[in-house]
Amino acid sequence: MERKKALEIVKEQLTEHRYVHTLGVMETAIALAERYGADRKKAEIAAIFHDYAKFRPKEEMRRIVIQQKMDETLLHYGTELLHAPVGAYLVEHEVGITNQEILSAITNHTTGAVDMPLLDQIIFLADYIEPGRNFPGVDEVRALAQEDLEVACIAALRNTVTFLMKQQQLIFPATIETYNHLQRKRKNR
Ligand SMILES: Nc1ncnc2c1ncn2[C@@H]1O[C@H](COP(=O)(O)OP(=O)(O)O)[C@@H](O)[C@H]1O
Repeated sequence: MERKKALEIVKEQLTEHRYVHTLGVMETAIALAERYGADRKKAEIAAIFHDYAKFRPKEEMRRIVIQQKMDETLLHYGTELLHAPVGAYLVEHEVGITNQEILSAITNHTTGAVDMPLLDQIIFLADYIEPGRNFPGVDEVRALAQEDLEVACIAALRNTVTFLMKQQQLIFPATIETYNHLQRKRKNR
């Protein structure tokens, strides 16, 4: 799909602020794809659609998780996580994107997942470091992203878990499992 067409489709689903974030994720994901040898076009399309379901009604998202037999434990960690896997489902069924690598990257962009392929890591990280993000620690992760994709993902996962802990929020375990997995891989390098 052409970039212009994809952006037109997603713009209708998002607020202006979220659309600007999406453009930042797109630029960042393309740069990371070039840096780490991933498919530029798949990175572009996955980034454009990563937040497709962000503003869908919570009830619709819950219903899709149940009807499509997605991991129902997601429902016990608040509604913020649902837009990622539900987004992948809607992008497939409403927009007609069937590429599994793109759909996987959209599915895993918020929580991460153990054994994330290259494209998943790129979208996960691009969402975290795009130019519009300005939370504490993001510059360190931006610098790491130039050097080592997995080390940068580890830092982003660590920051997210630390942030959620400080806020006394629930933590969906896949994020910690992803952190452990990448950290173990790194130590064994
Ligand atoms: N493992 C987790 N458990 C619970 N909440 C999480 C987890 N991982 C990320 N979040 C939260 O989900 C929210 C959405 O994050 P994210 O998908 O990165 O943003 P966006 O989709 O808006 O670009 C954030 O508030 C983040 O802290």
